[in-house]
Formats: sequence, structure tokens, C-alpha cells
Amino acid sequence: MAELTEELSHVKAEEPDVPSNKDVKVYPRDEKPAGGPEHSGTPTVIVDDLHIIYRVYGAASDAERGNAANALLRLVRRQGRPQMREVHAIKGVSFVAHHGDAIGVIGRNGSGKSTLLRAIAGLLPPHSGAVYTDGQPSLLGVNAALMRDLTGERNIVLGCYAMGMKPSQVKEKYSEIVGFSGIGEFVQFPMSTYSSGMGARLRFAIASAKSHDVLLIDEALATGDREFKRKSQERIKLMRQEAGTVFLVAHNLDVIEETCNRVIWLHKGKIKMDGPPKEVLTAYNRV
Ligand SMILES: Nc1ncnc2c1ncn2[C@@H]1O[C@H](COP(=O)(O)OP(=O)(O)OP(=O)(O)O)[C@@H](O)[C@H]1O
Repeated sequence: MAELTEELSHVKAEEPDVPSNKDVKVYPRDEKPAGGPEHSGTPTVIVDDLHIIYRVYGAASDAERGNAANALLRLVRRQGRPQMREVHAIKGVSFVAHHGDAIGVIGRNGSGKSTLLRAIAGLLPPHSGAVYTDGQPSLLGVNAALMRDLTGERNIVLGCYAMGMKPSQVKEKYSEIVGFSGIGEFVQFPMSTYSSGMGARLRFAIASAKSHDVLLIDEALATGDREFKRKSQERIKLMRQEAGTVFLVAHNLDVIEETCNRVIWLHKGKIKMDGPPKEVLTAYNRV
């Protein structure tokens, strides 16, 4: 900690101005995109007829796969342009999220949950359609990109800077982050020595040390133990009260039910249902 304090005092002299992260974009249409329960809060995220298509180079199409002739053909074709396949992961998704919402995103493997979160975070360009956000979305574990070769301590400092915190704020939050993560003395060890649960807990502790306009959490709570799940659910509730919007992808439906006030069910890249957790989860459990 002494080393950390010294490091922070050096950095203070070069402390950059943190720009305002309000990024209000004007929604181009008068009407509201379809779906979702009624809300009185301000819209924070508007997803409008979003399509995301991945391009995979070097992949054989179905027609090309499967026999020796096709294999030979593929060998020959490799001399020319590589084959390209498209994966249409999000197919015309529209919804509006509001201040104070905690939205669970559920669906089978490959239904497009992570892709949707990455698109909201601005990490994937839409093929068509648009995502509008009021404020800076933060995708847990990516925005605060943690480095396996560095100690937990270093990652906390870098992660906090990456979220736009000032050195004085990092100093103030440091002990709280370590305490919340529950990693104890491992904070002095490189993250490569952590279990996946410890890494996820530290990521959550760092990301939730700051209130976010839009916080996107992808399965981070899945690896924590029961005590950590309880603590993180409480913190998500607190973040909602602090006017943020939280998106949560989790396969554990209990976590979704206890944490969220709304659930979006994705199926093969489309919204199958969008509404209160009880209704959506009951329908989801029936299939
Ligand atoms: N980087 C990528 N390149 C090509 N295709 C991808 C890529 N990432 C995801 N996909 C494809 O996009 C579709 C949606 O994947 P995505 O990871 O968003 O689903 P998911 O619902 O989060 O799945 P899971 O529950 O297994 O995490 C899948 O068909 C997947 O194979």
C-alpha cells in the first residue's frame, strides 16, 4: 500500500481533466421502439432495429463442407481470396431502457446476449440500426481491462484510472475495493494466480466502485459464492438507486429474478419476450 501511495503522489501532478462523460444523442424518431413495460424514468439506452453481423474469414460454407472433393476445392481456393461467412447474431432488436432499470438478458447459448451487450457498450458496430446512450456505457471486465501478469493492486489502480477516476478517488476507494472483492492478501499476487471466481469478484469490485450511467455485466456474478452474490446484488440495487441502468447477462435465473426489474429474452438474435421477471422467466422455463 505504501508503494501504491507513492505511485499515486507522482501521478497526481499529471492528473488529467476528466471530461464529462455525458454523451446525449438525440433519438431520430418520434415514436418509441416496440416492447417493454411502461416506465416514468428518463431513457438511458435506446436500441433501434439493431442488426449485428459477424464476418468469419476462412470458414467453409455448409455446401463446401464434408467430402474430399470439397476439401480439395477448398485447398485450391485458398490461393485466392479467403472464404467469408456471415453470422447474423442480432436480428432487428429494439427496446428502450430507463434510469433505475436493472435488465436481465436471458436466452440459450448463442442467442446473442453477449453480442447485444458488446453492441450497447459500443464495441461492435451495427450492421444496420442504431444504439443511442445517455452517458458512457461500461462493460464489466472490458472497460476495466485487467491484466493477468499484474498484481491485483496494480489492476485496481489501472482499472480505476480506466474508468476515469482521479488519483485521489482511487486512493479513497482502494481499501473498499479490496474488502468487497474478498481476495485478501492475494491482492499482492499476479492475477494469473487467481481462480476464475476471484478474478470475477475483483472485476466486479473495481467496476462497481464507481457509479455508472449504464453498467453492463456479463455473467460476472455466476462464479461468485453465495455470500458474494448477495453482496453484489445489494450493490447493483444501490447502483440503480444512484440513477444508473444495469444490464445483467446470467444463466442463473435466480440471480436475474432477485436482481432485475425487467427481463429481455433473446432467441436466435431476436427478442422473444420483454417484461417483468416473473412473467418472462415463467414463459422461459416452460420451453
Ligand atoms: N467473434 C465472433 N465471431 C463470429 N461469430 C461470433 C462471434 N461471437 C459470437 N458469435 C456468434 O454469434 C452468435 C451469438 O453469440 P453470443 O456469444 O452473443 O451468444 P450468447 O447468447 O452470449 O451465448 P452464451 O450463452 O453461450 O454465452 C452465436 O452464433 C456465435 O457463434
